[in-house]
Amino acid sequence: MLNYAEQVANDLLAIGAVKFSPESPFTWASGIKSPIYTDNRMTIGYPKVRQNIYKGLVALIQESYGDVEIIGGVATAGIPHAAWVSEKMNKPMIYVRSKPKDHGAGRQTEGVAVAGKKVVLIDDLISTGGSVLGAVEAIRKEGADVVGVVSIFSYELPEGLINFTNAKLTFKSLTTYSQLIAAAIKRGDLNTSQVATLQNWQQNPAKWQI
Ligand SMILES: O=P(O)(O)OC[C@H]1O[C@H](OP(=O)(O)OP(=O)(O)O)[C@H](O)[C@@H]1O
Ligand SMILES: O=C(O)c1cc(=O)[nH]c(=O)[nH]1
Repeated sequence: MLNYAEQVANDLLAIGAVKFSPESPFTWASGIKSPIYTDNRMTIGYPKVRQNIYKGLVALIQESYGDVEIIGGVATAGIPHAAWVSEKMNKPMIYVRSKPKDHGAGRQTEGVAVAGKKVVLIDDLISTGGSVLGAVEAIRKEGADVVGVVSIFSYELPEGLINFTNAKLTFKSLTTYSQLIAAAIKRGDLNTSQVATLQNWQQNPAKWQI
């Protein structure tokens, strides 16, 4: 039987969520230019795929952050997965906007009050960690005890690891860049030169050139 890491990596590849375009690189939320883009938003369109994801995320949370009291989604791509996980775990849910709403109640966090509660945040993916750590900062200001972060996918970038260390937080990901590349090679999706490009880029995204 496949484990979640292999299953989810294969699912992402099978639905076409992983795009490879070294000649015309993608620009990420952080400004990083990348030859690869993983569109986890597509997973919500595939019931079997999203079920594998929430089952895997629940298992990760129970294993690593078993005392969690509230499940949080990071806007926007983390929200649907947080909804399925919180439903499965029968826990309250919140979601965290990238900035406070500029009208209405002006809230950044929606759902229940987080003060004094143990919270796990879910983002769909971690690149630099900037988005989820922004959400961590926002709910810490509201008094949350953030016990950890989980994601569907992580690029395993050195910058992301440093940012989590600085935030004194751990994260667990269902699948990772190296597992995704291994699955793509196994499927015959990448040739040797494409694999080399992807490995070179990951070693130093800021300095990467085609
Ligand atoms: O680790 P980081 O460097 O922050 O990058 C990862 C973030 O980037 C993407 O969000 P995006 O800003 O594209 O917004 P969306 O979720 O609203 O689509 C993704 O969904 C993560 O939240
Ligand atoms: O860092 C990002 O912005 C990012 C990378 C990626 O592969 N996919 C995505 O949706 N966002």
